[in-house]
Amino acid sequence: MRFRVEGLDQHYGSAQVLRRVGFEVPPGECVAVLGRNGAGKTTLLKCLMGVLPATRGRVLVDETEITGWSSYRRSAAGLAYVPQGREIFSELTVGENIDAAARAHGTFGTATVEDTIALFPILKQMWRRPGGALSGGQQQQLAIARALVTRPSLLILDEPTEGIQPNLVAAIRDVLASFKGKISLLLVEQYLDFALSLADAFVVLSRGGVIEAGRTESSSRELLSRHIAI
Ligand SMILES: Nc1ncnc2c1ncn2[C@@H]1O[C@H](COP(=O)(O)OP(=O)(O)OP(=O)(O)O)[C@@H](O)[C@H]1O
Repeated sequence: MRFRVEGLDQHYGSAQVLRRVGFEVPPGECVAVLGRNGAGKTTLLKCLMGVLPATRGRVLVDETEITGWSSYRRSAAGLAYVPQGREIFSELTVGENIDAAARAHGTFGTATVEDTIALFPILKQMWRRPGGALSGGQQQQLAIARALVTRPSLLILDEPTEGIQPNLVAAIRDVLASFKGKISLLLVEQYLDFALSLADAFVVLSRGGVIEAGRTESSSRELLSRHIAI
């Protein structure tokens, strides 16, 4: 899937939060969206997923414009979203969280679900526990697994390392790295080393606008860290 954003604006009331944001995620690549707190990163992802309407601009999947589509329709078209804070169903068990996503996308009982669970052994162990009983890092793994069982073409993640212990950060990184070249990844991340270890390209947002963009291999870590310093 080639994912493209063109001239996206978003307002909260009279406050403009996104300004002419544009970038592309080529098939199988990982693009990191970097920026300070309040730069507009979460708002951007919500617009891309159809959780918030954009006030101007276009979102395209291959050559199909999806700007006005509902979240449900975007999800059916291959977009999956791991929101900040995970938003798992805390009253449902781990298994029920996974099964609900798989049933909604026609993958229930398929190898996709088996293969996904195999990536996160802890989820198998915790299968009958309520989602709310998991640690933050385990919930993050559940949220990623729940997105992956939908068999997405583009996985959108909002700060997957936030508040997570280092060994689980490494485990999550390895899982995401194993999907490179297979599905596209759009990653909002404040943890620069994590982002750079996965991203082929980056976009830096400041006050809702793109102030820097490029290929990761031809950019300096120092320049990027200056942009995302809090
Ligand atoms: N529901 C809302 N109503 C009004 N303003 C909002 C709302 N949500 C966010 N904002 C404002 O929009 C701007 C962008 O917020 P956003 O959460 O998208 O930034 P962010 O880059 O994701 O920051 P963080 O890293 O802190 O999550 C901020 O100034 C924020 O205060």
